[in-house]
Amino acid sequence: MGYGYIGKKVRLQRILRDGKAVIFAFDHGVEHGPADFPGETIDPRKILSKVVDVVDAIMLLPGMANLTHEVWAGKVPLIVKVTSKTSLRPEQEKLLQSPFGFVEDVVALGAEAVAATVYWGSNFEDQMLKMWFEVKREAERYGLPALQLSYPRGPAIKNMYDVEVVRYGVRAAIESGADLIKTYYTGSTESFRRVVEVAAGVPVLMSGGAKAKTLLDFLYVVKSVMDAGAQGVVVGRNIFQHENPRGAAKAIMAVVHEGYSPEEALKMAEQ
Ligand SMILES: O=P(O)(O)OC[C@H]1O[C@](O)(COP(=O)(O)O)[C@@H](O)[C@@H]1O
Repeated sequence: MGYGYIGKKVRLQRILRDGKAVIFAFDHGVEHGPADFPGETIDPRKILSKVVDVVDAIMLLPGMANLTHEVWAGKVPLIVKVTSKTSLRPEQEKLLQSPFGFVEDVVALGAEAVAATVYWGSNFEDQMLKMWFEVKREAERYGLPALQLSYPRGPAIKNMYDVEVVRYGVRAAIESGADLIKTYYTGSTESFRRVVEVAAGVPVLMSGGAKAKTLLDFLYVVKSVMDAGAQGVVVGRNIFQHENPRGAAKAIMAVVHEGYSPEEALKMAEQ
């Protein structure tokens, strides 16, 4: 066995310090485009500088990691996503992600983990799996944990948030060697408990999703998945689209790490 196993453990420990993590996802510039960044949030350095000393890790695409390294380097663990796609694609090609960087770039950037998406159930599942295992093979060589965005989506999937569908995606994720899994909220603590259960101990993190009506609403969802045994959340829009991104990040950290109630945590955001 190579030394990679040790590297993975060391790096996972830097992300999940107390076994939990709030990861700030900021790869929307490609998946959704500039429309996701109202007002001053269009400035990536400004947004990142508000959260790098609050969250446990940030997830960026390689080019953005390079562009903003003065803001995050040495302050917060970095996760680099090496797959992506734009929403400019023709409808029938939207359930395919393409390579968006290489694992050696991830290592060169000093990252603690690599991330890649798999749309389980997509017409392009085959290509996405080939891409996943390319990434996984390199990640193992370099001792990098691999975060899988396990997103079940496809013509046979009526409701991608359905607990049976999300469970399937998480089970497939652990069978494909994911060291960390990010997946959708299934709407309740008891249903999400069944998602965590199927991960057989691989850390499950909930994907934030579109901005909730209020931060309090979102904090209830965070509390719900933590009560279900999740190891944390990966959040983008519910932090950077909030009028006080720093406060929103602090509130989410308080629920995930300190077990604050949503109401108590909300006060952190108002400070
Ligand atoms: O696939 P979707 O729902 O358009 O969202 C993709 C985005 O959601 C994420 O997975 C998580 O970010 P959000 O918390 O904003 O949903 C991002 O990494 C990604 O850019």
